[in-house]
Amino acid sequence: MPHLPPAQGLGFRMRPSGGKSGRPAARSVHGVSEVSASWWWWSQAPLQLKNLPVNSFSLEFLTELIINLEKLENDKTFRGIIITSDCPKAFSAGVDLREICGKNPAHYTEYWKVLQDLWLRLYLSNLVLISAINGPCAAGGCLIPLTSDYRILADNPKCLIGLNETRLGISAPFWFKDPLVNIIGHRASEHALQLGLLFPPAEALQVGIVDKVVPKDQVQSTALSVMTQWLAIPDHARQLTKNMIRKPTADLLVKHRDTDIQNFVSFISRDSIQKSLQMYLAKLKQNKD
Ligand SMILES: CCCCC/C=C\CCCC/C=C/C(=O)SCCNC(=O)CCNC(=O)[C@H](O)C(C)(C)COP(=O)(O)OP(=O)(O)OC[C@H]1O[C@@H](n2cnc3c(N)ncnc32)[C@H](O)[C@@H]1OP(=O)(O)O
Repeated sequence: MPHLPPAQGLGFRMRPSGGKSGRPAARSVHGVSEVSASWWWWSQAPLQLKNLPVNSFSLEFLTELIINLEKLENDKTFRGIIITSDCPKAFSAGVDLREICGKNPAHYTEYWKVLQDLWLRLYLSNLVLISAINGPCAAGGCLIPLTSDYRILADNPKCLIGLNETRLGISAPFWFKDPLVNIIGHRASEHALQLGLLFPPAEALQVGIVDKVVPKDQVQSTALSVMTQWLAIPDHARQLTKNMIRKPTADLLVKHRDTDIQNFVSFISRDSIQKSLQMYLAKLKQNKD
């Protein structure tokens, strides 16, 4: 299992759960439940995102994330991943605005392709993916939660979640919209997407964009307990079912990838869009002071 110490700013922590050796302490009681507890415990890997300050998707961060997911996917020890943030300010702030502001079309093309790659890898992952959302996640920051199998949100008013692209003067791509529709339904998505709604925890639960809301200090333990339920299902049956349900949505992106890249590049290269993104970025910096 790769054990990657996080760098100062950028990195991922991935480790099998357990004690110092990674192995849970042996206990002699509880019979069958002891066996099954060790079995699922070993089968899941926590993946902690750390791209300070807000886990925005820089090209470098996306690339590292894809490499690490591929390693986990190929390591047959693991059957599930709990994805959480190791940045106190956010689960993820989504697309790194510096990647889509003031660069050239070749850069935008490369960036969008890598973002699509990440989406495809997550959406069609054979692993059980649980998002343990311990901070705000807006727009592209919802990419990981919306491609996960289960979402747990910390009950904190700062933990807003949603596709707020329209508020930035941009439109969410169809492959962000489709999983949202699959999760919360057509009418609720129309409403949420057009108004660029960011849901606080209680509303997020009500609309169904998350499956559970728990106090922040219980997000991880709840994720572990949910993972136990999911790992109780035989992999082959669950994977076939997941693929059957998700493939039609994923195929849309596979089929329209190039057109989607062209649309993105021409849209993002417009002067008016560049101006509004720059203003948004400047506003984010101002708000800090
Ligand atoms: C017709 C065809 C259509 C095709 C498609 C066309 C277009 C596609 C659109 C692409 C989809 C875009 C998706 C996106 O993800 S856009 C980004 C959306 N993200 C956000 O709106 C979140 C913005 N950030 C925040 O709201 C807050 O930063 C926070 C995450 C809630 C944290 O707040 P706080 O604790 O107060 O921290 P600061 O605001 O002070 O932020 C710390 C520093 O981080 C910088 N920052 C924040 N977000 C981003 C970002 N997304 N990219 C780059 N940098 C970011 C922020 O400026 C601060 O920087 P500083 O320390 O240098 O001032």
